[in-house]
Amino acid sequence: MEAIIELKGADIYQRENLILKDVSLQVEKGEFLYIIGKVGSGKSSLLKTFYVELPLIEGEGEVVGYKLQAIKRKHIPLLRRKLGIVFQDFQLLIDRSVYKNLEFVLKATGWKQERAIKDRIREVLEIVDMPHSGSKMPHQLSGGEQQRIVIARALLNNPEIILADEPTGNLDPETSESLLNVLKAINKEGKTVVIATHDYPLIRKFPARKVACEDGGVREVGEEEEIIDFESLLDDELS
Ligand SMILES: Nc1ncnc2c1ncn2[C@@H]1O[C@H](COP(=O)(O)OP(=O)(O)OP(=O)(O)O)[C@@H](O)[C@H]1O
Repeated sequence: MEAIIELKGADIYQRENLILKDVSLQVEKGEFLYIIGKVGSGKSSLLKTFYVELPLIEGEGEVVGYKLQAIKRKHIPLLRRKLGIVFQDFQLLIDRSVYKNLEFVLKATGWKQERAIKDRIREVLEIVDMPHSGSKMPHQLSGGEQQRIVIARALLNNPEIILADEPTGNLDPETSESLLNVLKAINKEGKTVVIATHDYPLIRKFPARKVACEDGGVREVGEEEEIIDFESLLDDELS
């Protein structure tokens, strides 16, 4: 097995605040991994370390072959090109069609041939099961459909890893489930998928390896371990 993400003894800071201490984590190529944990526990910070939005100051790390400690500035875009990043709030450009959104990214990343651009856009829209959406404007799509387009956009440059930060955060359970089916299918085709989420019902439905951010660290969650969503228990209590 080959690690595609590796941290060893990493300390993760937001400014001067230590968020996660002594993190050691290995993600193998082709794995499907959940990062779980309460609000503010450091899930996003961990993902940001992978795409060097947060610098790795203490410890060692390697992502898609790039060493994170002391990574050269000019290498950061090269590393990021191997990652497809998906956030909770669908950030499509609202002034242009789905096709134009995708074309914009391809052109910005050096694609020039119209034919190749057209073919690639058709391919990624098929992968996310939205083959006829090219001419639609973002506001003509539901939240779940927009999120599929965001995933299509993340796939454009054939990244090795999909990193998703609360991708279902704004979606209802049924739409979330269909989005997870898309991510699972992408994983089945060989891409590594890492999802930060506290959508525990969804995790139960689509079981996979889990690591938890808690008490300022990251730990492996046992397969049989019951994950208890204290936040929603509290919500139930209050409602
Ligand atoms: N830009 C920042 N500057 C300083 N502190 C920050 C910054 N961003 C996040 N933090 C702090 O870092 C801690 C971890 O935040 P992070 O966003 O990684 O958590 P999270 O588990 O992803 O939470 P959520 O589920 O709300 O997204 C929090 O205490 C937060 O207040």
